[in-house]
Amino acid sequence: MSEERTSTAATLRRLWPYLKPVRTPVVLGMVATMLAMMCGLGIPLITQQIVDGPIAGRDLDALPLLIGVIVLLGCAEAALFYARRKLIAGPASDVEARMRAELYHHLQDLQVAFHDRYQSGQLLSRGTTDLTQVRRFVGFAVIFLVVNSLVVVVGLGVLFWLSPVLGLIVLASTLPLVALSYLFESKFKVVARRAQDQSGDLTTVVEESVLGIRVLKAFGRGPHLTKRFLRQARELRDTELAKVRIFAGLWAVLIVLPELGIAGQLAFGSVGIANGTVTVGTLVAAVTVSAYLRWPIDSIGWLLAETNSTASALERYFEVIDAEVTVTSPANPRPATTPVRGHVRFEGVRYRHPGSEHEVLRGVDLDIRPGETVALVGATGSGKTTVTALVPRLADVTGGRVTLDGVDVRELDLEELRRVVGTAFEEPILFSASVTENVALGAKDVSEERVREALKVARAEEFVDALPWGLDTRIGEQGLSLSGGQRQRLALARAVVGHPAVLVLDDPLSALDVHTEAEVEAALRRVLKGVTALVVAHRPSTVQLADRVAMLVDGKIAATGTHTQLLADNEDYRNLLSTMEDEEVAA
Ligand SMILES: Nc1ncnc2c1ncn2[C@@H]1O[C@H](COP(=O)(O)OP(=O)(O)OP(=O)(O)O)[C@@H](O)[C@H]1O
Repeated sequence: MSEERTSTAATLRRLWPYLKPVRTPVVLGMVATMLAMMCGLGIPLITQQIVDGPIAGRDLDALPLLIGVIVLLGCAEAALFYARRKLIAGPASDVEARMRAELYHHLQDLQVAFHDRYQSGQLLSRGTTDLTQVRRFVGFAVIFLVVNSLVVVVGLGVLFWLSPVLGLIVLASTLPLVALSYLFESKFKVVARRAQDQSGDLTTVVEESVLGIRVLKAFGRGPHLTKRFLRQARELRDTELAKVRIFAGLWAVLIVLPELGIAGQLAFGSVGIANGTVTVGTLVAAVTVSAYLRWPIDSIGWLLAETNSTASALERYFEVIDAEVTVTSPANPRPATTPVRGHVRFEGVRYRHPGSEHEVLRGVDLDIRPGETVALVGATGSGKTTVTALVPRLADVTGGRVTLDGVDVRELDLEELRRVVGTAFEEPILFSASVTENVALGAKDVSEERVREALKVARAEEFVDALPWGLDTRIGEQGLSLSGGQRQRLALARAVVGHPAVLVLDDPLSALDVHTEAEVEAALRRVLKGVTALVVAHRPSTVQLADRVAMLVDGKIAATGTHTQLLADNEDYRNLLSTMEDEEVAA
């Protein structure tokens, strides 16, 4: 239990660097809240003066002044609470925005292998729900946790000053709460974390079903996924109910103890009045102070729950922030040759996915000469995509090296490397943006002319011009839907827009129909002439584009040669090609 406690405190402490820049308004907000609560606490003391003075003595001369003080205290209390909101709202949102920005930047820096491991819904909920929880904590919970604890201490002090016996009664009814809160915190923390994780899982299901709506509809699997969604939603509901049950237990005690305290005060106070040891004003003031302390005492359980939920939210946030970026630019990068010749070599390259026992690549040797196009073929799952990922360092080799003009790609500046190497993936991803923005993603600061030129190369200019707003047409999610071939051509335009010296393409023809394929193929031939290219080939037509073919078998390059040579000499190649042809026909 103590370990959990330390970890809650330690996690919350990590919030400090984000709070530091806004500490002044936060502290001022805390002071304003404290003063507001003190004003409220002052009112029962004036009530005591009124009961024991003007009321008991039936002399109303002092009444206007005392009533005036009560009105003043009430107004000051309201003004100070207003000031708290004004002071805190901005800084709390600032903390949330800064943390969200840091998370986004870090997610951009993290290697693809990290993203493979995390469900996108989990990352989404960390960047949204969890950080909203942090904002609520900074703007409200942390302030009232400090202020209300102080108010309880001051209130108890006032009660002792009014009457030690009455003070003792309230203290006795408050102390068990401390022990109870201690127990509550450790129980609640576990359930709070579970609820946040389940909420992330649920976000993933919603996200995946929206993105995969076509597949679900086509296969009639909507009801199946709905069942899964409902099961997970029920699990989350059960966890939320478990939270409520734990909280309800604490809440019941929080309600009953102060009531018992007030009952005790009334009993002992009435006896005191009869004995003449307590005045009526003192009893009225003590009961009013105790009633005033109800919210600070009651709120402590809820505030502890908020604190625990925040600690869990922070824990989830820091899990991502603490993930190490392993693919980074070297401290002292070596300059690339100018101009880049584009000589790419794989030297004994090995690769194992993080956390996997199995080595996908087990000593790949491949020399791609400047200006040459090499098609990479191999069975499904043989590691072709993995080979291409190693050139722009979407992943780093786990053995051997990949060189560009004789320099290990890991020794080059990462940004420069990715400028030199253009990439297009088998699945052409488009973003919710205009055609220009989507293509311009391929390089920094490209002009509209360059975008047009790239579209021309990818034979996409014609269909883009026919779009309702031409280059400005919004495409991607929530935009105009494009055909597979059109998307593939835009992805190609994106790959070539920066005039890269090396192109790495994961079968750009796989989504194209025969007519479009011929068009893109012709365009590709032109593009490939000036550059070094490694093209994964899933179909024989892609192979025809290459000067040479390399065959990947069992994590190694088993054979290289021209398509004609391999077709004549290599039986495995012939078999592979006929499988590719069969798959193409089946597709
Ligand atoms: N994140 C991962 N963790 C563990 N193994 C992985 C991961 N990603 C891919 N693999 C495995 O690595 C192997 C190589 O995958 P890769 O996508 O490179 O093959 P490929 O030859 O491009 O396949 P295809 O022709 O079907 O596109 C496969 O067996 C795959 O299951």
